[in-house]
Amino acid sequence: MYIGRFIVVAPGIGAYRVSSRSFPNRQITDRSGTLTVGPTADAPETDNPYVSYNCLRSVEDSAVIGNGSHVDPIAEKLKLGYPARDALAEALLALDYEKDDYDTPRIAGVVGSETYIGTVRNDALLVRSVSEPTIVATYERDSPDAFALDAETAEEAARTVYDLEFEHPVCAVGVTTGTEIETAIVNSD
Ligand SMILES: NC(=O)c1ncn([C@@H]2O[C@H](COP(=O)(O)O)[C@@H](O)[C@H]2O)c1NC=O
Repeated sequence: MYIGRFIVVAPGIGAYRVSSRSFPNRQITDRSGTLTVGPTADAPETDNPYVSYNCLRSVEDSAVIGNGSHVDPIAEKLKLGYPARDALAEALLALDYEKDDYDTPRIAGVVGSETYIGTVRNDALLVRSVSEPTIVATYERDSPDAFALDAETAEEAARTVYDLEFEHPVCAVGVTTGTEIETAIVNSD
């Protein structure tokens, strides 16, 4: 099954995987703690605005993960002191679903002192507090739903979501929060 990009978050841990049929030549790089999805050196050029973005940003004791440019305003709102629910709802609604051929939803999660997951689709804005591992994906599994995440470290979280059976894995990040924020990246070989 192909579910596109997806997030799994639980209190203290989260992961994001890029799966892609159309733009598989991508990787994640760590730029001083901000993790960025972008093209590999051999990727064909594209003017698609949705394939390069910060997919993880840390704000004090929290981390924001997501599938597009909304990660930045969510992080900025957390920095301003917004509750996670409000930061997600405002930024997702402001940017709305992607205006591409699929009306691709924006998905995001906040892990830290509060744990939340959210998505904005062409028919819904959903933002939920999370107390057990929860997934949301761009396609098929496009509403937050319980999903086991068998991982305790950032490395395990990234590897676990990368290795899940969903089709077309490209790259993944994992994050844990607590006394400090730990992140990990898995890129295709
Ligand atoms: N965030 C991403 O990494 C990302 N990659 C691709 N998209 C969008 O989703 C469309 C479908 O991509 P795909 O066939 O790879 O699932 C692309 O044309 C693009 O508009 C993305 N946008 C949202 O998920």
